[in-house]
Amino acid sequence: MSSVDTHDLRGPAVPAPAGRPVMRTSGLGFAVGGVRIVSDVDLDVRQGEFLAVIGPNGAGKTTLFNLLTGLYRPTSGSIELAGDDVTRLTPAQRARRGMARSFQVTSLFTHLSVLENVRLAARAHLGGSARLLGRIGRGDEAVRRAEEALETVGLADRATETAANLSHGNKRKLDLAIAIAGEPRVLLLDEPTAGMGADDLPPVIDLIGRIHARGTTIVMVEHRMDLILGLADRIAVMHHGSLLACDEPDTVMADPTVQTAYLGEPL
Ligand SMILES: Nc1ncnc2c1ncn2[C@@H]1O[C@H](COP(=O)(O)OP(=O)(O)OP(=O)(O)O)[C@@H](O)[C@H]1O
Repeated sequence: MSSVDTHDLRGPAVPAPAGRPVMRTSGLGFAVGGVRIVSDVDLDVRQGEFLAVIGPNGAGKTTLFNLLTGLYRPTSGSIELAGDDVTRLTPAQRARRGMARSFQVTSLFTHLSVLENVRLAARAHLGGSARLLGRIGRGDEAVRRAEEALETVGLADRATETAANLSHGNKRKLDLAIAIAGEPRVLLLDEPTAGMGADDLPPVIDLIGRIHARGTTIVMVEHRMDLILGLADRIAVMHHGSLLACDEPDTVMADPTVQTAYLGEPL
């Protein structure tokens, strides 16, 4: 635990973005038993950007992520998605409004084919019922989206395989394809490389970069600064539950308050 006092470190308010915010938090906070885990976070996510949320161990990154996706109910403040207040909405309701989160391999229909898994997600977002499988038609928009998503994640050649047969790594890719097939307003990723060996990191980082390059707005929580340099348009730094800085990577890296917050941690 760092002995640095958060209030000494907090810089000026995060400047309003020039682009249209796709997601915005105002005074967002979360407390448990009177202990504040996340305090007063004002964050704008711009259309099409890659925003990385970093911070040392215990900074509140995962808690912030859970607040954004709806797993936790904030004890103060609000969250907007495309201008609508979603603070009280469940994760499923937020998902329907275009907030996707990924690396939840458990949500796969393992008995269905890879393509069917993605097609159902695309169809659900297009307004069809995910329960009515129907026939796969060539002109079907859901199929088009599914195939494009599988192409993006590198699973196009596995489309007809049963999802259960995929390796764990490929199930993660399938899960990402499901997330992007719905063409989300924003894709939230919580430490997507956690638990991976060094050899597995470059392809995953490359894949996330490709998803961003196709126009998807991404918010990625990550402990390691080195993994997000080269990907992130802006970096938000959490420390002791507060937002310490939010700016372009060069500015954040040069910020002495950020350097101090990471004292003893690799930047
Ligand atoms: N439900 C909870 N009840 C009590 N304390 C909590 C709860 N959730 C998180 N905390 C504490 O709040 C702090 C922030 O936790 P959080 O997991 O959000 O940090 P983090 O930045 O994601 O850390 P890491 O990089 O280690 O995963 C930690 O000290 C954690 O122990």
